[in-house]
Amino acid sequence: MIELRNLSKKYDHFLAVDNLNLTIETGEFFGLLGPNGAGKTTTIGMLSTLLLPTEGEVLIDGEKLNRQNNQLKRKLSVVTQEYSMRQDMTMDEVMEYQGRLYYMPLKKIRERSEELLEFCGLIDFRKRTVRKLSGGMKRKLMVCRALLTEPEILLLDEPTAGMDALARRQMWNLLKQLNQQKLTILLTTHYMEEAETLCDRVGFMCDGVLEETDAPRSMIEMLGRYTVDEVCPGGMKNHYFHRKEEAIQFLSDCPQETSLRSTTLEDVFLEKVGRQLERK
Ligand SMILES: Nc1ncnc2c1ncn2[C@@H]1O[C@H](COP(=O)(O)OP(=O)(O)OP(=O)(O)O)[C@@H](O)[C@H]1O
Repeated sequence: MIELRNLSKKYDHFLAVDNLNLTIETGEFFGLLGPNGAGKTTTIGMLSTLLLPTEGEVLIDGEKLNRQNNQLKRKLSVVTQEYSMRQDMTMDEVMEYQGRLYYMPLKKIRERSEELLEFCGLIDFRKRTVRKLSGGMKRKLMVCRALLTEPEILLLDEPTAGMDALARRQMWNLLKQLNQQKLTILLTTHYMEEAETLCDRVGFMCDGVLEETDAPRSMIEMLGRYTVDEVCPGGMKNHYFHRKEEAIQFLSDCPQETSLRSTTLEDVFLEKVGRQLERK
């Protein structure tokens, strides 16, 4: 279990994360969503101990996380936004280098690397250098590398940023399978469909403040399962309904061009966070 208690981070006088309180249960898949600059990466940074909180604390299974507690730190692995691998190393070398950093026996490194590269569909490319990998392959390799030390918690900062639709789906499948094997996952993303598909629960973050957390389905139900998009002179207007009959009634009464569809997490996000940003 991950507990963030009154967690804040200031960069000089700028408050990037403001009194964050959040509990993520063991085995949960949690998505942290928010616009650019909301404080998501800073939060991941504090969880991975790359950044020190200005105030508050992180507890892992009830134990306080700090840079000195190596045993506790090993429960966590992070996949950062930036590709952080030597370009001239092959996949095998990247994995071996990581294992050696953690003093793993070579036999264990080889066995586990093979298993992970196979699992991620990378085994045929194991002798290829990082320089020659596609963006999607690099991200998958970073996931493999993060899993080498058998962490219980995986922190992923925008794992599918810049990926094409197919590579993204492959990554989703991979993350789903890992979560099914009881890995706790905290992910940040700008892709609402990704969060809706993968996450048990999501949290909306804006200006360093965690506004709301709930299951995507519950958030959608709260707003209304059915959306009517109305084409207005000034742009598109959305209307939300709990009952399909009400939506159809609205649709047939409306003189403008309209269409009916299911409400998505993106609608919820735009209603809650988008409105706040518009008011600024
Ligand atoms: N090292 C730093 N020094 C000063 N300000 C920083 C630093 N790192 C981040 N910030 C600021 O803190 C705020 C939060 O940044 P952060 O990277 O955590 O946001 P984010 O939600 O991950 O954004 P994005 O979705 O664009 O990655 C931003 O205003 C950013 O400019």
